[in-house]
Amino acid sequence: MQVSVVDYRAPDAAERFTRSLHETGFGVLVNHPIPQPLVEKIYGDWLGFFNGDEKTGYAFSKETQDGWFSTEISETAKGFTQKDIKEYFHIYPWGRIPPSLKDDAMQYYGLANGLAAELLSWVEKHTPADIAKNYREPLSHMIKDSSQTLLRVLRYPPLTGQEPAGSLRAAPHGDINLLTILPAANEPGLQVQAKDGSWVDVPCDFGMLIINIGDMLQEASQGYYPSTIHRVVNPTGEGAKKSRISLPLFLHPRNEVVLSDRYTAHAYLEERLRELGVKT
Ligand SMILES: O=C(O)CCC(=O)C(=O)O
Ligand SMILES: [Fe+2]
Repeated sequence: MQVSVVDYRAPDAAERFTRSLHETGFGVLVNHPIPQPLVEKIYGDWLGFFNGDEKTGYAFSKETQDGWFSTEISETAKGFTQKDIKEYFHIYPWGRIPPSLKDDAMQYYGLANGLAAELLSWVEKHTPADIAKNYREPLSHMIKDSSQTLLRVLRYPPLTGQEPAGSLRAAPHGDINLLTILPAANEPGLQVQAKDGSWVDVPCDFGMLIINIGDMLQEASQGYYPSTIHRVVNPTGEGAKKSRISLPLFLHPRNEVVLSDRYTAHAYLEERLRELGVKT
């Protein structure tokens, strides 16, 4: 299994990129329009936020799902019993956020959301007609005026050696949403699962942008675009002393969007959040 690295500005970028998404659930872009200095500034500022005390004033709301999720209440991946070794903050345009971090985060949210919409239109255009005829509305429509798209700032703390045996920074999981856009993190560790069960490193040179299919798009495309299982492994040696910061944007449809005969987007999300243990 090979996740392709595609030049966003190449004439055949859409074709090559969507082929990688179809074959592996993942694609990696270089020469993309997300400014790396903005990403690096956000990584640095949020590392300071996670290292400080201000976060305790932003404890997440079970109802609205915005705010800070501590390592104690962090997700337990579907089918697993141990919590991930991570803390994170959920940013929505309507949600709570420390004022000093807001401008950069919202600038990034706007840029990443715009690029995600363009990439979703590539996906739509390159869906075979017999699959596309079952989309209940054009994919690009599904995200119009959505208030559900979510920017997550993740911090994986340095390892202490006291972690429960077998626990991971992020246990194997599929994302819930349509598409995820993820700038390469400041440290390695992201892996995808190949069809034979083996784990493959995702190309992650600093500056690359990683995109993957989520379960909702897998559902809407009847599996043509697969939501591939991925995980973040624990570092060893010097890497274990460092925090890892990452910044996925989860592109979500409007609540009332019908994904398939089985699910609306809202029903799907509620079911999955309960399984993750972050909603009752
Ligand atoms: O931190 C990463 O590189 C991946 C994070 C991830 O897969 C997630 O939060 O869903
Ligand atoms: Fe993920």
